[in-house]
Amino acid sequence: MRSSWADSVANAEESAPATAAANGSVATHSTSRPTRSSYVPPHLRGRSAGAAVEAQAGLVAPAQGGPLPLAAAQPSGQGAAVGGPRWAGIVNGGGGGGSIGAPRQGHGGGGGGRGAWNSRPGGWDRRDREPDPFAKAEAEEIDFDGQENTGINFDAYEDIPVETSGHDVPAPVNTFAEIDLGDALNDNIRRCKYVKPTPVQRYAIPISIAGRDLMACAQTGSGKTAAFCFPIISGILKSPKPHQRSRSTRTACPLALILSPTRELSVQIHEEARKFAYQTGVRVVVAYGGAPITNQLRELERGVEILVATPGRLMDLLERARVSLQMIKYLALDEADRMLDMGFEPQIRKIVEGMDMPQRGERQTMLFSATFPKEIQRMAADFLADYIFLAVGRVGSSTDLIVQRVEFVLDSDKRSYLMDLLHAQKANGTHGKVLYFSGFVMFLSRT
Ligand SMILES: Nc1ncnc2c1ncn2[C@@H]1O[C@H](COP(=O)(O)OP(=O)(O)OP(=O)(O)O)[C@@H](O)[C@H]1O
Repeated sequence: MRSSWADSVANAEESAPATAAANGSVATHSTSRPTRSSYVPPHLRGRSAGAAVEAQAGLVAPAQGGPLPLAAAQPSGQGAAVGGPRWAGIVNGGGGGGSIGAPRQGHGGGGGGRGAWNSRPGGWDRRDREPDPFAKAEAEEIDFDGQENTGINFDAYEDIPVETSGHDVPAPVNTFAEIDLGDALNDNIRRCKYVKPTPVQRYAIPISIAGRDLMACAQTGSGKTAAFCFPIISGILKSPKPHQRSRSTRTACPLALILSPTRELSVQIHEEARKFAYQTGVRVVVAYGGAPITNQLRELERGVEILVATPGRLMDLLERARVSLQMIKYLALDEADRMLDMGFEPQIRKIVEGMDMPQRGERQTMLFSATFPKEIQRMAADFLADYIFLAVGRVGSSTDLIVQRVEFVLDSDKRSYLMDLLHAQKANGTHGKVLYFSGFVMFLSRT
């Protein structure tokens, strides 16, 4: 179960090392690799030998190196004064100026979007058979005092500084009502009990609704899922239903692709996205490795507008020609730095640049990452067009909430010194986390 962004803020002394550990570990990836080394998918046949061979190429790269300062990759020379390794907290600085741009071309019309998207050809209304994704939560929920239970500490909102760079940055919003997301999506936001957008949502949603590409640095649990799902669902609902251009009925042609590093994260995103898209007619399907592909193929055959996938399983589906990316209008990459840490860069590049996905500029791309190392900067430069950079929290070595003290102690005194610190801390009623290092003890405590 993920915790909210505000929980992380409130528990900053716990979240920093936890986040670092999560990001730093080279996780075992459960996604199965494509096994058809000699198979050339139909849509690649006839292309240059290089492209076809590349499509079959090995998919695992070594773990990526350390991060670089941000400034180098800022769009339009707008250097952000943040740099350094991992998220640890909060940035100074204000929000973006400017106004919300015009709606994305080709996405006009429509408010609620309940018309074109809630039924399939042949009269079968998807809503008839759609399981209620809220049912479990509603059954378990005991609302003692009638208050909204969002799990978010709204008091911490004002303490989360945000930086944006790029030109014509749409103004952030303070409420979901300020954005025209459509009735159906607004209903689901209410059912999710999201009262107020989180900082990343305040900025990212207007940026994406305006049709701009986005590079967002935000922590885990900051509400990224809604930040990229709301604009995608809203955009799909507002656009005319496209004519299916699949080569065969067995090839699924999603309109949006959300790439995520692991099966667990994909499942979580899928569950959230299903809630947001409930009864809109927008179907969300998930595909990940380490599980039988048959069920996933069946789900894809039933239709898909939003595909949530891990890179390995998606490559497999593409090579089998069971998915085509030719209709993709929205591409979101979640936890991109983690995907690179896990060696997915060749697969991601193949998916984004080497298959049939529309070019950057023709699709809308949102790249989310907790850190902004040079590999992510390169990816942003390659995948995004005229993008806006958004940083929620500070990329740096420590947060404003943490005091660092370094005490040099003899090896033989370390234990007793540490015990003294812990007792003193207990007596003072303060909370803290103690980190051991060779030769000295480092004591971190909250201010
Ligand atoms: N505006 C909001 N109001 C109330 N709760 C919210 C809001 N946005 C997100 N949440 C909840 O906060 C939790 C964390 O959000 P979410 O899962 O989107 O974070 P995330 O940044 O995507 O994390 P991860 O990196 O793990 O995917 C979820 O339980 C989500 O339902």
